[in-house]
Amino acid sequence: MIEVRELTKRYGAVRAVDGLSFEVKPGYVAGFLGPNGAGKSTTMRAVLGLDAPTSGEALVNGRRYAGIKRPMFEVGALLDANAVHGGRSAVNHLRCLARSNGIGLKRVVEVLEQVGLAGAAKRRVSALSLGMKQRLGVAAALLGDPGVLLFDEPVNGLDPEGIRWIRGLMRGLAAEGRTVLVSSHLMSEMALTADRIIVVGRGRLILESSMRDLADRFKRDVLVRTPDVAGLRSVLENAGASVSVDDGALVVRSLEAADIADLAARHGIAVHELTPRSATLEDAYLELTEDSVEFRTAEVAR
Ligand SMILES: Nc1ncnc2c1ncn2[C@@H]1O[C@H](COP(=O)(O)OP(=O)(O)OP(=O)(O)O)[C@@H](O)[C@H]1O
Repeated sequence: MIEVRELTKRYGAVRAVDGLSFEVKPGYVAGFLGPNGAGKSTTMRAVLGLDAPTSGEALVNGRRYAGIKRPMFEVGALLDANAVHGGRSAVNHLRCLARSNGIGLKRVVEVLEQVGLAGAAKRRVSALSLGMKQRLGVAAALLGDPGVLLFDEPVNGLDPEGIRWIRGLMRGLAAEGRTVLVSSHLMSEMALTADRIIVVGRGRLILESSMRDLADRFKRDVLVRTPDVAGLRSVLENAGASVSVDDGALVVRSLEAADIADLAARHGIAVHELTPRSATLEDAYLELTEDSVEFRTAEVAR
């Protein structure tokens, strides 16, 4: 389990994280979403004991990272796949990590196989593609078979096959009952991977929700144009729909377009337009984070 409580991290005048609180429990993939600079990496670094909080705390299984006796057995992380020393072979990199953490060498072979790198084990890290380096980073994170895993933007730079692999891996780890937190700035990616999302902007919590509740919250409506606005409105409301009027058109929720058409026909009311409208999760996310984007496209373009 991961608990972030009133976490604040200041770098000089910059509040990278600002009073952030959330929890991630075992058994599902939690997506950590926010625009660039929202504070996701800083939060993850605090959970991993790489950055000391200015105030508040970040706990793994109820303890600060520094208080965990054998951290590799409790928490694994993929932060920056390029940060690995390039001169060693993939297998030697993992062997060094295993040895210094009291992990048997048999486990190195297991994780290399698990991430599909067994065939490239002897290659030097510097000769690996980014996708392979990501796999090596995942292998290192899994080495101690930890129950808590953090992935910082794991799909960055991956090809579609690599993306699909990492998605499946994260879902599999959660299904095994592990705690999985994965950051991304792409809602479209999280929609395919995460069961719950934590959305941050400018270091603050914007929303914590299940993916399903979020989809419901931004559910579609149907735009209906009719010459008999009042008549159709009352028919639809009697059928249980919630109806508002926007620019002379009816905006109808909780009824499908086909049902609206049938009801109108049954009551002899003409319909001139019937347009189902959906807010995609991407739209929802953009709406949620509207005020917290550091650099807008328009500003950059100027
Ligand atoms: N070591 C540092 N020194 C100064 N400022 C920093 C440092 N690390 C992060 N920041 C600032 O803190 C803010 C949050 O950065 P952070 O990397 O945590 O965001 P993020 O959500 O992970 O963004 P990205 O998606 O771009 O990685 C940014 O404004 C960043 O410039």
